[in-house]
Amino acid sequence: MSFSTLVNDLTYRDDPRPASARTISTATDTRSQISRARSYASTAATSVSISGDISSQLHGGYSHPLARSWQAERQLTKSMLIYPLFITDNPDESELIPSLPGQRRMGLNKIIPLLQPLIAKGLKSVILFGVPLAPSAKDALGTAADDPQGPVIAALRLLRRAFPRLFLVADVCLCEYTSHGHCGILNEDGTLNNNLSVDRISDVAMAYAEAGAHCVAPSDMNDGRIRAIKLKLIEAGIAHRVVLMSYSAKFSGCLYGPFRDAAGSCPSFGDRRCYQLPPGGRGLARRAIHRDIKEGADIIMVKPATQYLDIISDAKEIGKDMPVAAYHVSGEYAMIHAAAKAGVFDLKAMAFEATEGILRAGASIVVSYFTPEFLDWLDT
Ligand SMILES: NCc1[nH]cc(CCC(=O)O)c1CC(=O)O
Ligand SMILES: [Zn+2]
Ligand SMILES: [Zn+2]
Repeated sequence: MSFSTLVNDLTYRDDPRPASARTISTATDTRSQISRARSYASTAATSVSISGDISSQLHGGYSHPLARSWQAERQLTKSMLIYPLFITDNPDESELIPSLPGQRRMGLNKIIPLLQPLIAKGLKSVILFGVPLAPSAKDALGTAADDPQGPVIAALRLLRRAFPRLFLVADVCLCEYTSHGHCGILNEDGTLNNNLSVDRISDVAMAYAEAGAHCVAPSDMNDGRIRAIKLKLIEAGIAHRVVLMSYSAKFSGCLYGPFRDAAGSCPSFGDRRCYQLPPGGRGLARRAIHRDIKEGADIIMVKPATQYLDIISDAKEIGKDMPVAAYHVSGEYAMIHAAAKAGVFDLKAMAFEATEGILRAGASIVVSYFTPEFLDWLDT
């Protein structure tokens, strides 16, 4: 490789700015810079003595793209990705979600045509969220969550038949189905009734597992739900074929906004700060992770991802014998899209940088709205 192709490499190939923001120097510019550098080199004394300490020399180890890829403990692969799908109860619906660029709310009849090409490109797993559009579908108990005719159960049955090898995760929560939009059943004072909620959530998880989910993922945050779900799975004799993925460390904050738009699951009063974790609560997250492992979780999830890389790293340390998942959530995805659109950086470069950071922190599973793009990007 000549000096000038090396310079070209450094200048252009890894430039994370969008093409519009790059000032591409002309060949003459580059040539004159190189010749000035050469004449400087001929006069300057070398600063490295061959017999001295040479541990200062790192660049050689990652000068080639392949050698750069070897620096990472975990490389992003297609099998690490889980793609979120929003399934409505109107079978022919296919509506773009304005705050989640490129993502859709879909009815049953639209799922297969959407997934077919993605599976051909190597999609391995999806996570399903139900979005009941009919106002009559919501009540205080979230009855529609396990309606056998409801969107999630119908989609699980359909997908098991259509794509037998696709790994199906069902998010388990009540907020999409409750009239008040909270993630459980409420007491009269508006607080969560933990016992009733755990009982209801574990029934919903069972209904999804029986409808064909390979994995159930409770995102409600009620205390003790992992144990309750595990016990019901054991009792029903299906614990051996269902993965229990706990949203153990799920923090409250403003990064779920686009998701709540998409799923229509915004609380009608109050917020989720009494059941989702406070952003500063690292110790609390560690306790929740320890607890969920003891209660029978098979996979620990951290959510959101980029703002909580220390928690991902804690989860990997605490659960060193189990897979750690991270949810790169709707707000993180929307921020990257907005910044790329404003010319701050290139979308693809940022999507990789964020995801590689999540893997470096300790995750080996990433729930990502970028999944369809990664299926293309990982091929090139
Ligand atoms: N319990 C519902 C749920 N399940 C997954 C997400 C967030 C996903 C995202 O923002 O992409 C939420 C939102 C919330 O808790 O308000
Ligand atoms: Zn949920
Ligand atoms: Zn919820």
